[in-house]
Amino acid sequence: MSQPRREQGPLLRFTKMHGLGNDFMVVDAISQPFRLRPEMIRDLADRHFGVGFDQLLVVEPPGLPDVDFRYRIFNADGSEVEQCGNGARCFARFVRDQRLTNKRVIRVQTAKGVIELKVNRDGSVRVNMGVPELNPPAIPFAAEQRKPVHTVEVDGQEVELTAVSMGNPHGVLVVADVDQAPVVTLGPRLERHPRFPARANIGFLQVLDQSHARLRVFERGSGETLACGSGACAAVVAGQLRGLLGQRVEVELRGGRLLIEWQGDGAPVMMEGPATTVFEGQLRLPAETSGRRRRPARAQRQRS
Ligand SMILES: N[C@H](CCC[C@H](N)C(=O)O)C(=O)O
Repeated sequence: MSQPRREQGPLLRFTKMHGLGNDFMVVDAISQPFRLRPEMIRDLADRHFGVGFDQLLVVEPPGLPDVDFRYRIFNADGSEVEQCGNGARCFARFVRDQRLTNKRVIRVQTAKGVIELKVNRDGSVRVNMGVPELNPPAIPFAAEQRKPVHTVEVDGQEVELTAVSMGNPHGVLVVADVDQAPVVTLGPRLERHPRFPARANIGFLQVLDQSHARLRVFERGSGETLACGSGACAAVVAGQLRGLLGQRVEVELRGGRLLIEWQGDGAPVMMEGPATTVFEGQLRLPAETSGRRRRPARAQRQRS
């Protein structure tokens, strides 16, 4: 008996990109309609039944004067978030490659505010990630006062961490060796710890010297990623507050290196690094999503 023909939804064009292996599905929602539903994002994020990504980036027209674009960021679990460092660099390359702008300095509005990006001639991107937020209620982190190091109880053990927001919340632990760090066991426990009421990205920082560090990050809503740009910024802030790192640090993540600069209290954190396009594709969205797990039509790849 032939299968009933499922009414098909619209075709969606997208670009697959990554920043040091932290990977993204990027959608131009200016020149094509794109209605978002959390369950659809989770399906698209699936690395077997969908496109597969750590975050979905959706490019929209600006909502503020003196801003070039707005872009929305969604984790693999469908949650919308305020900031994505690696995503910001890929966004900047995307809007230029798609001829949505010819500017090299781009101002973009996110859920948390406006950031400024500069696309260098070699294709790398320098991002002003804004001023780090250290006041607990604004992170948010449950604590009586702002301190460089807080002690958090997890499963009967005491863990020391620095709480900082780069627009999104981070908890940073200092470890002797990132390769031996309990990222996949302690990471999820801290990501959802009650003292982080909005959950948090958990960084495991190994300091090599004042200007070199290694980092692994268990990301809120996506799990451990190969790199986390806002996490690298949070880690350098934490390292400086603890007197372990200088103002210009090369941070080595599993997927590669970022340059992070912070002049201290009140100054913005600057991040510089690569952005890579892997392929362009299109897929047919389901006509509707009934809330059950549906397998979006298999994504088609066109190597760019
Ligand atoms: N998982 C993060 C968003 C993505 C951040 C990361 N991919 C980066 O490069 O900063 C959060 O929930 O705040």
